[in-house]
Amino acid sequence: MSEHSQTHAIVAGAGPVGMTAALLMARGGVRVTVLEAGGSLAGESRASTFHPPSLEMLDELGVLEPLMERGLVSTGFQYRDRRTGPIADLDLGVLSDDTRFPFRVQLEQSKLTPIILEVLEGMDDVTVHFGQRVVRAETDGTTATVTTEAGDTFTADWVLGADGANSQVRQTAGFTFEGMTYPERFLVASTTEDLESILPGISAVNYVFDPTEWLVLLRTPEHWRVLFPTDPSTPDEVESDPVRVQERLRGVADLGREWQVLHTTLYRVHQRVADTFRRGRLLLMGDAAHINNPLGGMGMNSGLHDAYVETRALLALIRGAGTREQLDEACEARREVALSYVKTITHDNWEKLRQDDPEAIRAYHDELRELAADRERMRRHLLNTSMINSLRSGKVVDMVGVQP
Ligand SMILES: O=C(O)CCc1cccc(O)c1
Repeated sequence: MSEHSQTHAIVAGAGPVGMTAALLMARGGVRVTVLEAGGSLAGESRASTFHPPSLEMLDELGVLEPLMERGLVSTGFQYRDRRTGPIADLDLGVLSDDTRFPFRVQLEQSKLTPIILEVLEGMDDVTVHFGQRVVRAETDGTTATVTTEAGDTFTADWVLGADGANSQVRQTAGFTFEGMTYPERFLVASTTEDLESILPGISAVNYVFDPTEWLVLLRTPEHWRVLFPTDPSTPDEVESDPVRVQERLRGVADLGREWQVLHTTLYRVHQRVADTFRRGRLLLMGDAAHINNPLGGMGMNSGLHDAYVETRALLALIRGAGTREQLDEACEARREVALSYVKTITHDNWEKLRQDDPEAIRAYHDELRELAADRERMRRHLLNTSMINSLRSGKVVDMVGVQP
């Protein structure tokens, strides 16, 4: 065995970020132990969009084909006004010189993890343990150790904390997680109704502006999702009440009958970023390192990019081809993306969706129409919304209305 193949990394969390990191490390010749709290891979899925850079990374890992077979290719998206209808359709095809994948793939994140698990199961030196919730992580300079709820202890050269927003790796190892919580919770209703026939001309992804009740309408291969903001002063039970959900859906389109609703999810939304993504031999990535609002579909995607960038720097260090300083630079670059790019764009999306100043609304709609009519301006906008710029530079944010 070569020296680097003896290196051992623990990955806490078998979500899309942890599984991607595990595959990258294993492909790099590292022995990998994945510890997942659940008894199996998580079935529930918040994220449902794969942006072009994520598709490139998953292609490099050899897992894109099965993902594309299950997913829905969306070549553009639409901005709409709740009251007046379509404002602008943006065409991701303008990115054809920037990426091999000038489109989004609409697919629940829970469809990616079984694809990667199947690959990991066929690899030597990879072990995936389910029912092993990491509750403590520590590092002493030469090793990193985690303890699980079951009382087991695992020691390795490195621990990659991909254990989600409530990360115990982050919380027990002294990282901070500063930021803010939005006043309203987000309500997502998944429906089997065919929104394309209800609202002809809509895209697979639609951002619908309204000062009081903005929306996101999003198609996945199996159903549509309708995202609403909720009144901050109303209890959860009221917002989740099926009668109330029907009332809100009726406001989107009155079908003259009840909407077919599969399920609803109500959740709090935050913007938080850890103070550092590396402490000793502990690395943070994905929701364990940063959380943001879902408007723009950047959460899971930026987590996949963390996994890619951080593990490349770590593998270089393990092989003697990179330094700790370069690993720190990689982690800091990802932190900068979380702060200056993902947070900026997703927060701006929230502000634009709920804008209530008629003059600002008019000006923004005009800007979007001009953007849609000018392919070079549209390309510059889409380089940001598709997260291509986030990997070119953490500081490039050149969206309509967002100052660099
Ligand atoms: O902007 C996107 O592509 C995703 C928006 C979104 C919001 C809430 C739930 C969800 O599944 C997607």
